[in-house]
Amino acid sequence: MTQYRRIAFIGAGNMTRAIISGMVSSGYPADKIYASNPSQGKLDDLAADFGININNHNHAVTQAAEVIVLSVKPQLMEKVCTDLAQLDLSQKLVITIAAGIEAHRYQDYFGQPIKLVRSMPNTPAQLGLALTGLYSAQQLNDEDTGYCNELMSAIGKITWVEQEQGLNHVIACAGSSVAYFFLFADAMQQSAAKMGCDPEQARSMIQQAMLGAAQMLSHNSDLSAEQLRLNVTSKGGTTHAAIERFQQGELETLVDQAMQDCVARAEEMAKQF
Ligand SMILES: NC(=O)C1=CN([C@@H]2O[C@H](COP(=O)(O)OP(=O)(O)OC[C@H]3O[C@@H](n4cnc5c(N)ncnc54)[C@H](O)[C@@H]3O)[C@@H](O)[C@H]2O)C=CC1
Ligand SMILES: O=C(O)[C@@H]1CCC=N1
Repeated sequence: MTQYRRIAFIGAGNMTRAIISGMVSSGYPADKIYASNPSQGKLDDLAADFGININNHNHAVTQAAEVIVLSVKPQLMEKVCTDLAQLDLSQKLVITIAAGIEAHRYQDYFGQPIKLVRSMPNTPAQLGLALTGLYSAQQLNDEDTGYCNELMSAIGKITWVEQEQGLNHVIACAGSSVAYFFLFADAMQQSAAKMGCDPEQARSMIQQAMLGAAQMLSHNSDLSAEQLRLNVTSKGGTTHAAIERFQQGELETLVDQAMQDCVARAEEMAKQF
C-alpha cells in the first residue's frame, strides 16, 4: 500500500477481526489501526493477536483516526452514528460495511455532510481471500478512491458497483454466499459420517474438493461452471447419479429462491433502517 492512514473500526466483532487479520498479514502497521467496542473481551483479543490500539469509547478512536469503519450490526447503526455526529467528521473518510443501509441514511444519521463509502466484504478477508464490493454515492477524490482500493485489496479482491442496488447482488453472491458453501460442506460432512467416514478425514476431503473446484473456476475463465461440471460427469457414472438427485430436488430453483430472498432481505432492511 502507498497510504497507511490511521483507521478506526467501530465495533470489534467477526468482520472487524477478519478485516484486521487480513490487513495486518498484508503489512498494514498495527499502530495505525484502532478498534472500539463496548465490552472488553474482543478488544483484548484483537490487541493480543494483532497489537492494534483498543478503546471502549467510539469517540476516542474516531478522533484518533482519519478513516472510520462502521462495523456494527445494522440495527445499532443509527444509534452509533447519531452519537458520533457530535464530532467534526468533515476531514474523515467513513466506510460502512453494514448490509442493507443505504448511503443517504448515513447523511441523515450524522446530520453533517460526510465522505461515505459503502462496502460489502466477506469473512475470507481473514485469509486475504475476501471479495469486497464498493460503492460511493459521491464523487470521491483520487486519494480516497486509491485508499479504498488499496485497503480492500489488502484483504482480497475488490469490485466497484455503479448503482447502489449492485451491493445487494454482492451480498447474495459473496457476502452471504460464504455461508451457503459452509451449509453445503456441513451437509456433505453429515452424510459422510452416516456412511461411516472418519469425521476429520471427511472434512479434509470435502474442503480440498471445494478448494479445488474454486481454483478450477478461477483458472479456467474460458470454461463455464456448467462445462466444468460436465467434465466430471461420466455418462451413466457416479457423478451423474448424484447430480440427477440434486436436479430432481430442483437445486437450481432452490438456489435461485435463496439468492432472491437474500436480496429481498437487504431491500427490506433498507426500508427498516
Ligand atoms: N459477518 C459477515 O460475514 C459480514 C457482516 N457484514 C456487516 O458487518 C457488520 C458487523 O457484522 P459482524 O461483525 O458479523 O457482527 P458482530 O456482532 O460480530 O460485531 C458487531 C460488534 O459491534 C459491537 N457493538 C455493539 N454496540 C456497539 C456500540 N454502540 N459501539 C461499538 N461497538 C458496538 C458488538 O459488541 C460486536 O462486537 C454488520 O453490519 C453486517 O451487516 C458485512 C459483510 C459480511
Ligand atoms: O448476514 C448478514 O446480514 C451479513 C451481511 C453479509 C454477511 N453477513
